[in-house]
Amino acid sequence: MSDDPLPPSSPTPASGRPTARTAAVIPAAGRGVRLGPGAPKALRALGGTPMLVHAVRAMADSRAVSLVVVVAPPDGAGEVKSLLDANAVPERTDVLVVPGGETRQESVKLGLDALPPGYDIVLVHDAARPLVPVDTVDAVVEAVRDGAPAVVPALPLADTVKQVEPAAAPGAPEPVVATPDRSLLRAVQTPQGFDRATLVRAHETVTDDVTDDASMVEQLGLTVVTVPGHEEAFKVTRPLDLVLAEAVLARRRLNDGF
Ligand SMILES: Nc1ccn([C@@H]2O[C@H](COP(=O)(O)OP(=O)(O)OP(=O)(O)O)[C@@H](O)[C@H]2O)c(=O)n1
Ligand SMILES: C[C@](O)(CO)[C@H](O)COP(=O)(O)O
Repeated sequence: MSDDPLPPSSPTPASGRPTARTAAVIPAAGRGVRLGPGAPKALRALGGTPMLVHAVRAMADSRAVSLVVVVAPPDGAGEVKSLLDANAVPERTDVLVVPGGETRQESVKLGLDALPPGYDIVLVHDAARPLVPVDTVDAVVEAVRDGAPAVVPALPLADTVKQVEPAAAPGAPEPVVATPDRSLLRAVQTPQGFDRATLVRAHETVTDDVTDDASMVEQLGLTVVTVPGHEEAFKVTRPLDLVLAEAVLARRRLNDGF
């Protein structure tokens, strides 16, 4: 929990200014092909606890978030419900589970469709980013509360990036065509935060394949803004990421004294 947490989503804040209620949608329906064979990625253990449970707790740790909608593997919603019943999340947070779709985009849309009325801010957070710190979550919510229609946590790039001509055959050399100015590029993470009406409109309007929700809002012609991301919000994608995630968790547990 942050030292100076955001006030809970509530219609009666001390300031008198209505505070929009915030829900988080967690797409968790992916298979995790790049992680290698095994259970769906969100259900794989990290420090003995499924990655999805870490991700749900990461959202629920923010006092701003009062509902979490988990988008489960299409045939695994029952299993995910039981899993979440058996693993504590703070009582002030409600949890809903719905089945997901074939793509991340479809899964997010199914999560959005299941959102009850009364939540005006929506976070979309990958189950595959189980270790995002609460301060990052709070910074995203705060920027949306301050009026941004779409907010992404972002980090500068450590590597030089090349644009290439795609290889003629797998493994063949790829001609480099450009070296973009790295200082203008950012790697973006989740949770991405949205004014709900904007995110719903984006999902109803944009039909291109995209890799994140903010790019759908960009396609509506609206401005997406960044807040500082966090190294520990990295996405568990390949086997080495799991090794790093275990190390980060072990360090946290050592620091917390258990
Ligand atoms: N049909 C899908 C595909 C992905 N996701 C979710 O989107 C997030 C980001 O996706 P990624 O890390 O690419 O996960 P996978 O699609 O599972 O990975 P891979 O491409 O290696 O199979 C994950 O939390 C994943 O569960 C989803 O809800 N529904
Ligand atoms: C949403 C995301 O995590 C932002 O970095 C990313 O775009 C997901 O991409 P993936 O292709 O599903 O790994």
